[in-house]
Amino acid sequence: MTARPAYDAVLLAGFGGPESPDDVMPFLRNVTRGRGVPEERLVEVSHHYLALGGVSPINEQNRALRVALEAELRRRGVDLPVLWGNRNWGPFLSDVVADAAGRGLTRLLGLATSAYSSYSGCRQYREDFGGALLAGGLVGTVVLDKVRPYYDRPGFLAPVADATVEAVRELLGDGVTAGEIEVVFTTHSIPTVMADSSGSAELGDHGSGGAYVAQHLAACRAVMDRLGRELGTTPSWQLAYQSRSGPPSVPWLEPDINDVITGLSGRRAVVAVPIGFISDHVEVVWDLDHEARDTAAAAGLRWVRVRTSGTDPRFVAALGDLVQARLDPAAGPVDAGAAGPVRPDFCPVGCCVGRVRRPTTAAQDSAVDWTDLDVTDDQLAASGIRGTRPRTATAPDVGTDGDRRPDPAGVAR
Ligand SMILES: CC1=C(CCC(=O)O)c2cc3nc(cc4[nH]c(cc5[nH]c(cc1n2)c(C)c5CCC(=O)O)c(CCC(=O)O)c4C)C(CCC(=O)O)=C3C
Ligand SMILES: [Fe+2]
Repeated sequence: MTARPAYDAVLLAGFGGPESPDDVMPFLRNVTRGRGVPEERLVEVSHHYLALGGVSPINEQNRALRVALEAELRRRGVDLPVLWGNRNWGPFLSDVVADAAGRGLTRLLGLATSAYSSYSGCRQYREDFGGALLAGGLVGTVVLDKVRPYYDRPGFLAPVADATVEAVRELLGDGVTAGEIEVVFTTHSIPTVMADSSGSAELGDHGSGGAYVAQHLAACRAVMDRLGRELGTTPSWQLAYQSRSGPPSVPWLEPDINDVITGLSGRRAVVAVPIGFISDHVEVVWDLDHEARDTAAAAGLRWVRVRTSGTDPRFVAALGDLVQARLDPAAGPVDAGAAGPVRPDFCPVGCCVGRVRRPTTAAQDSAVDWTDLDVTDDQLAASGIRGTRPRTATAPDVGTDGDRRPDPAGVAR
């Protein structure tokens, strides 16, 4: 007899993007609601979307990932549907979760299309999960957990590493020497305050750059190690940032990739590696393939932009591994992989907390965030929302693998 699996469905949680020119401004307002982004920035970014026809490729990419992951799970004998919903554009997470609940799919394993820890890349997805439960009146009915940040998975890094090796090999073949190549890894800039508080104080993440920068550097090193092994030579490399937003008075992570390109000397080629993203969406095709490429051309540099993991079978398999590990806790957590420490399945207390505490799911302290809401202890317990009502902190439950499990006795006390 097989036990009932812990989840009824996987919920692929995307960023969302416009599907037509008329969607562009409403989409941008959704993304930036309450985030203090100046109107001029929205107008500027709307031009990027409109130049690409007003359609972001991100939805098509996530549809493809959904299909690939569902097929991968089925190949492994895991017959879970993979649902897809977005944070900022339809299909909205709240509608997808309500619809799933209506079909009896009440235990959902969320999987964000973001590999790293930060408010924008992890907690905001959990907040939107919480918001979906609240909007649908589903607190107490629906469980909505989340797969941990997966930046360390060899299956995420291998497609990027291979494409980087290929790019460098081609340049070497064209007579460019390793010393004339700069490998520039790039990711989304975020406010330095957001970076410094990314991850968890308990896990020792906080401080300069936080888990966000540390995880990116670990991922870059894994790629560069592979490059060194494959080619026997390592060009110099650095981590740069792109797509800065917000008012100029607020410090964001630097250096910007365009400044890096302009400041290079003694180089003939730039290999840009968008390590911070999982698909070739607008931030990649506009900010890199247009803006940074033009900067490189103006600086007289050859420019190669490496592809993201997308639906590479190794990446899809890595996501399948993460889902399977959650279905079968006896199998234990997936090993630490190529880079950095394993993140816990349930985010630690205060993980990546933003300016405002909003209800979340999938964390040790998720229920704390629900305290002021009209939700009973019984409803919280039935939700399986991990965490406790405020109470004196007890010693964290740390397993030997460093993976903190929720304390079942502490739920909704
Ligand atoms: C860390 C991070 C990721 C990676 C993690 C993840 O993937 O989630 C990411 C991804 C993405 N960001 C995207 C688009 C946008 N991001 C914006 C604004 C912002 N991003 C931020 C951070 C991140 N963003 C931040 C701190 C802001 C400022 C406002 C705020 O504090 O929240 C804005 C508003 C305009 C502007 O200000 O640029 C847009 C349009 C798209 C969709 C692309 C497409 O449509 O194909 C994707 C995948
Ligand atoms: Fe963004």
